Amino acid sequence: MKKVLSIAGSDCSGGAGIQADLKTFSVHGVYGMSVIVSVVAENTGRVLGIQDVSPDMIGKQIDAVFEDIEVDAVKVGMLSAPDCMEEVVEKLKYYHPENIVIDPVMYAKNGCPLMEPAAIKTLIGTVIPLADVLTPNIPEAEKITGSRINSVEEMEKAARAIHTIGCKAVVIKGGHAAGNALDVLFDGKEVWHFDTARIDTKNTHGTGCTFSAAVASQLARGMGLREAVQKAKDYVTMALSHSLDIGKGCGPTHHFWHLYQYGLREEREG
Ligand SMILES: Nc1ncnc2c1ncn2[C@@H]1O[C@H](COP(=O)(O)OP(=O)(O)OP(=O)(O)O)[C@@H](O)[C@H]1O
Ligand SMILES: Cc1ncc(CO)c(N)n1
Repeated sequence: MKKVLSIAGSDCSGGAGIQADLKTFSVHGVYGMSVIVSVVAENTGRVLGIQDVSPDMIGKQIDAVFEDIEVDAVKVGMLSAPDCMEEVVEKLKYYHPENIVIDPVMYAKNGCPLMEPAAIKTLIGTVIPLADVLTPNIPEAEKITGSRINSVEEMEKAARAIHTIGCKAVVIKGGHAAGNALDVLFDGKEVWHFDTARIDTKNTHGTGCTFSAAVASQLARGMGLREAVQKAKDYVTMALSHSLDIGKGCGPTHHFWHLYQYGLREEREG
């Protein structure tokens, strides 16, 4: 069985972060593991508090996994502060696993910040160059490039600009744009589009985590990059089209392992 590690924050309400990653890994038939970088007291509507795990303890969790278990892919999510980032980077350079997917999480869906603004320098200087695939949403890509994104052409331009920072591939997710939900992949050579109709729902908590965890799972299973992104897009579309009206704010994506396995996407379950 392929083994995939999530290094990310914990969402106690279960919709995003480590919890979304582990649900996604299970559906993809890979063995999921987790290193908790921050404990986030959050729900579908707001963030009540963030407590970072100490860099020493982050490092020990990563050592505990890698000294014992072969890792086929790593998904990195929320890293709130420069010292957390530096610890994760040092360990990933030491163990240099294959298939590193980095989701440069900056805000929750409700707009609450999950990364200290001053950490952007460390993110760009040390974290991004480690990524085999970087998956920013539009506001994150704007922060990284310092330029506004108002069109698909500007998404393509931003993907090329972010690639020059040193990551091998970039997917800019279009969940925050108007119109279709169109994601743009730049693999260092060519630009590819992944387009679906926009699903009309407020229940979009955890879509980005779900997407990047699905990409990591597919890469671990040996899929090529373009196909892995297409399959992850199919998966998040399905998880969103069945998203749950749980909580008072943006409800979470739903992980239907049996529907995915058998391809019965039209079937609904309460
Ligand atoms: N309303 C929607 N309908 C269809 N697809 C969507 C919708 N919203 C987002 N997506 C898709 O979900 C994936 C995640 O995109 P998004 O831009 O929402 O990420 P994100 O902002 O990082 O998510 P989050 O912060 O909630 O984890 C992308 O593939 C995007 O196209
Ligand atoms: C812990 C965590 N990671 C990522 C996100 C982004 O959705 C979130 N809301 N919470």
